[in-house]
Amino acid sequence: MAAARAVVPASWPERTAGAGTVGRMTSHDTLHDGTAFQDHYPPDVAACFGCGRLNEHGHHLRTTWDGEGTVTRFTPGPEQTAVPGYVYGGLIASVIDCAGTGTAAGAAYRAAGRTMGDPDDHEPPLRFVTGRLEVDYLAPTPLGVELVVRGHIDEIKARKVVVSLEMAAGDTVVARGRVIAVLMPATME
Ligand SMILES: CCCCC/C=C\C/C=C\C/C=C\C/C=C\CCCC(=O)SCCNC(=O)CCNC(=O)[C@H](O)C(C)(C)COP(=O)(O)OP(=O)(O)OC[C@H]1O[C@@H](n2cnc3c(N)ncnc32)[C@H](O)[C@@H]1OP(=O)(O)O
Repeated sequence: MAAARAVVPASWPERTAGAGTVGRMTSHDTLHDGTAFQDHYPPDVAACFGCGRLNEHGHHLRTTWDGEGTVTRFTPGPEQTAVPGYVYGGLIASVIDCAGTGTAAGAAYRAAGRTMGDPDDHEPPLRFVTGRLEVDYLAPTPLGVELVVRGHIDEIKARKVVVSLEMAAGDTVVARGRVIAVLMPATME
């Protein structure tokens, strides 16, 4: 079997939390037109059940910059039930997963000084998969309430981005998560 490989652009310097560069806005990194990171995913990775815009059965999760971090909003439907009245935990994990990988993609583009969707950008796209997903369920999550997930970039390295996330339902923090997003190996293409 061919060894996994992924393209790391030379323009992507390694940056880690504490180096003073993580999360800094530059003139390149904002999506001013109201689009989300997932709106710019190439078609070959736009079928994700959680966040792929091309998956007609999926959740169509969308993540945008919100200051130095990101925000993802989702209101579960009544079918996403765990015990009556409360949200299924697997869905909560899914939302944190896609909010994390989306944040990773946004952070990687920002660190490379690139803008998602830039028609003049002919570098290879930076595509991430989930290497690790951690979720702490802190409080029962009520159905019928918008869930707001805020993402924070903890670390950016050559092949991975670490993102911590917090999900709130109204004023209640219902879950915290951490995603280790790794550049997608060529074997998954
Ligand atoms: C036109 C504009 C376009 C803009 C947008 C472009 C792209 C869009 C971006 C993203 C879109 C991509 C997909 C979106 C769709 C879905 C998102 C949802 C996510 C998923 O639903 S996706 C499915 C589930 N996912 C898998 O199916 C992965 C299966 N798996 C593997 O394919 C490998 O297992 C892999 C690749 C994970 C690792 O491969 P590997 O081991 O060869 O990686 P490698 O050695 O390079 O590690 C590098 C650094 O990651 C650390 N690391 C690696 N694995 C770790 C782990 N598990 N825990 C903790 N740390 C880990 C190492 O420790 C090292 O860290 P360090 O550098 O610090 O040493």
